[in-house]
Amino acid sequence: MRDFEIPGHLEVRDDHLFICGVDTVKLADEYGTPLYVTSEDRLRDNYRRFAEAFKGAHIFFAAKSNNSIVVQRILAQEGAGADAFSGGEVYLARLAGIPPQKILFTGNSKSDEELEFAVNSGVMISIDSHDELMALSRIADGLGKEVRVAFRVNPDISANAHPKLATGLKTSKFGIPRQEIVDIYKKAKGLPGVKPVGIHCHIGSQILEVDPYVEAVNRMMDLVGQICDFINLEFVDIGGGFGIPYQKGVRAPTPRDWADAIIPAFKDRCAQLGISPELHLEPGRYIVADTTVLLTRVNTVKKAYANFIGVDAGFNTLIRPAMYDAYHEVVVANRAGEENMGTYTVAGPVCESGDILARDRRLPAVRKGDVIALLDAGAYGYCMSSQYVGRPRCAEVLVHHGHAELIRKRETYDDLLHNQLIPGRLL
Ligand SMILES: Cc1ncc(COP(=O)(O)O)c(C=O)c1O
Ligand SMILES: N[C@@H](CCCC[NH3+])C(=O)O
Repeated sequence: MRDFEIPGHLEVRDDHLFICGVDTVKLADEYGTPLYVTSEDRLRDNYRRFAEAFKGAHIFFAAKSNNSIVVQRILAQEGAGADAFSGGEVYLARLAGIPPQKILFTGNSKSDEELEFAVNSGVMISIDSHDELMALSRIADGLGKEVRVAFRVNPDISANAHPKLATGLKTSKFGIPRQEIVDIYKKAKGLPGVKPVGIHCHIGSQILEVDPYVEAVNRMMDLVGQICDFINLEFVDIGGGFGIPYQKGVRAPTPRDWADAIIPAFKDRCAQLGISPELHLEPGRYIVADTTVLLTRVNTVKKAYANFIGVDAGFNTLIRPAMYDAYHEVVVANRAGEENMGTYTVAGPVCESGDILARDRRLPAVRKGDVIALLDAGAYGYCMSSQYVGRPRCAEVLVHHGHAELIRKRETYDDLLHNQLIPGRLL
């Protein structure tokens, strides 16, 4: 029996887990496993809930959290912009139909080729270093263009995030030290090819408190106060990082909670300065995480040091547990209404001891052939997957109003050879 609440788009019917009215056990049979299953309805709801709470602000979906062109297309229809972290993400966001003026190319180490591609694509760029400023000015000027830019500030803020997810600490690789920010805007003002129009920061991911954002707003507005004497800043971008409750008992602020803290702080400081820049936000995880379940089939159940359930998804499919000790709720999709009978550890098929998806979970009696669902797998799931140990990447399905559609084909063994070349002398 489940001992936790599952979000509204998930429900248990006749002992099976359903997503958006579709039986996940049938999906596993029909499309095979591992399988990412995303609810379009939940995706749209999440975006609308966030946008409604932050009415008037501009939402740039953090594309790194989910690289499905379909997900981005749906968000483009909802009016989202994109935070794109690479030339490839700029390319996909454009293909998804997001207008260039609503794309911010962020990133701490952009190649000249990526900068040129971004300039030609007409997107905005968040500059992460003095070197990048000089390169971009040269490239854009050489192309006869002027790019709208922001600078990424390292605000020196702790957001109590997992050490691998903290991005606003002064020791972080991201951003320009805040003490150097005013000077770099002065320098940019005199350079060809770049037009400073915004200021940007991002303090971390899976943040579960509102206070670090208020601190970030204040730090940013301290800088804006100095910059607005000589530059008219059109936007202040405070990044993403809005956490979700992956685990029972964890409390996460709602979009309304975040907005109630962030918007007044922002508006007060703007009013004091007599300016009215736009507020930009870059949520990734909040928009996509709970839209998706990862279905994986049980290959073997083994009683050893623990009761190991060997499944067909591992950290090659969902890396978050191995990389961040992340918690994902586990449901036995074909026994979702049965009593818990034992304590199990869910292990993947990768040749690494760290390939554990979930430890010591109370579950119904699990048998070979059962389907396990890992919840909240829509953020940093498929997009961080790999072919490690010769396992082709899995498929993705979208469900909408009770219907399922394949949105990414399962790779085959041939895909393991994709782009590999064998020198003739070895044939
Ligand atoms: C610049 C930037 N913006 C937004 C995000 C989105 O973060 P999250 O998915 O935690 O909302 C990230 C990732 O941490 C990021 O690096
Ligand atoms: N990949 C991380 C989030 C990183 C956010 C990008 N800076 C996760 O799975 O939680």
